[in-house]
Amino acid sequence: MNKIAVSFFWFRRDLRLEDNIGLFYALESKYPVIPLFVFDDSILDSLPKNDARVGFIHESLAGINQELKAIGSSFLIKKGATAAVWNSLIQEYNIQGVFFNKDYEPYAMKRDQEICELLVNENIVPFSYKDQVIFEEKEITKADGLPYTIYTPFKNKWLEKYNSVGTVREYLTADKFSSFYKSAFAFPSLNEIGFVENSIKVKPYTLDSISKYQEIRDFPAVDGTSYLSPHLRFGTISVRKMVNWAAKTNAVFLSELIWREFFMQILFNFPRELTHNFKSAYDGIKWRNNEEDFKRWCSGTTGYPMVDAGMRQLNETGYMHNRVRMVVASFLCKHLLIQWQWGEAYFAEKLLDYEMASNVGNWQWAAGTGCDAAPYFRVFNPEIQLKKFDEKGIYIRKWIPEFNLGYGQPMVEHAFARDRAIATYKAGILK
Ligand SMILES: Cc1cc2nc3c(=O)[nH]c(=O)nc-3n(C[C@H](O)[C@H](O)[C@H](O)COP(=O)(O)OP(=O)(O)OC[C@H]3O[C@@H](n4cnc5c(N)ncnc54)[C@H](O)[C@@H]3O)c2cc1C
Repeated sequence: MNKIAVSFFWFRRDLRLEDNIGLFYALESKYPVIPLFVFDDSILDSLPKNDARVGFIHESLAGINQELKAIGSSFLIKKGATAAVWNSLIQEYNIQGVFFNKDYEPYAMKRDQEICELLVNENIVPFSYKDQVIFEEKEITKADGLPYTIYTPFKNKWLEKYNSVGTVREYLTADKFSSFYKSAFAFPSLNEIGFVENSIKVKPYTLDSISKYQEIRDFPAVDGTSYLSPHLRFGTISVRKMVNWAAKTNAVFLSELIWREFFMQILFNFPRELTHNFKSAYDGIKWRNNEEDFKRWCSGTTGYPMVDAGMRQLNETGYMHNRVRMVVASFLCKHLLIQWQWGEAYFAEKLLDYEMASNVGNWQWAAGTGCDAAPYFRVFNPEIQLKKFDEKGIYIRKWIPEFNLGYGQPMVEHAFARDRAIATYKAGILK
């Protein structure tokens, strides 16, 4: 039997049809394009059955599928071990090319290398593209070619390079949709993938307040940020579009998008930081790692309203305001002397916008162990943070309904914890 000659576009962290580079080039290839998504067992097996991020992926794919159906095409959704899925697709189709956008996380890079080898062995050409970032891997380096480990010079070089281009090109695909393969593949329900709905949902992003971003972004009671993070994480919005918009609109907001790329190139160039202190001089710190203390932190019952409100916001919504993330992370590492990896893992489990590079980078920043980190002797005072950023207690009352009735005793006194943290860090930092 003659197999149909097709190309594949393999969606992963780029769940959109619009301004998607790999998809653009797939649609330009001369073969009909099958849009594919694989629910990868080796990722899904470790997640709870009601993981809200899987729900978001499913919902985003369903939205794209509607668009595809309107043009006589449909998503091919598979579930299983990625290599097994590709082996069976190779049997079924005459594959002329496989297009995808690069992913820079260690697991994804290893998986992609294995799949590329598998394809090449079958004489199928894989085509990969930079889509998730403006500048990737080693595109922004110091004069000696080494990666930057300090944010400000990285940002300056990033801006210099971006400004030399003007705006980055956006890859419009709409006029190429006739190149999608005509099909009516069955679209599985969430249950058929082995998951169930969660009441926690990703919010739509908003750019309404960005003109005042620098004035309001630090106040957790105000809706002053964009809520872009899960959309950038799963690619439901194009980073090129956002950066081009931010460059014309607000420099402070743009610099936050550059932080994202800074941490991505750090993880790419220094993958050891995923599990180890970036600064190995900090390896001698004697963490207390008290499990009961950790439980109180996780459940938002430390007695510090700002910490508790933040943890409850996270547990109830899968989101926490950035200012509060900084406070709870500092509290865990410094007040409680629990190593950053515990907090990082808890955030990874709960955050809708969990993104490995940003999470590890920011946790190491808070712990003081990171490449361009908060100094070890800077210990946020959660009470002062509350006075500065939630003076009227609007945020804390939202997440701690019992707050008015008189709030519990702090689990550890601030001045004591601060002195203990500084002494422990000092003793542990190898000279
Ligand atoms: C301990 C800790 C852990 C974090 N973990 C994550 C994570 O897993 N995933 C994640 O996307 N962000 C993480 N952040 C960064 C930041 O808190 C979130 O990106 C931000 O709160 C998301 O809300 P927003 O989209 O409304 O942000 P906005 O203020 O509107 O910022 C716009 C975008 O800029 C980027 N950005 C902003 N701040 C940072 C930052 N400090 N580092 C990297 N990128 C940034 C994000 O892509 C964000 O969506 C973490 C911060 C801390 C302190």
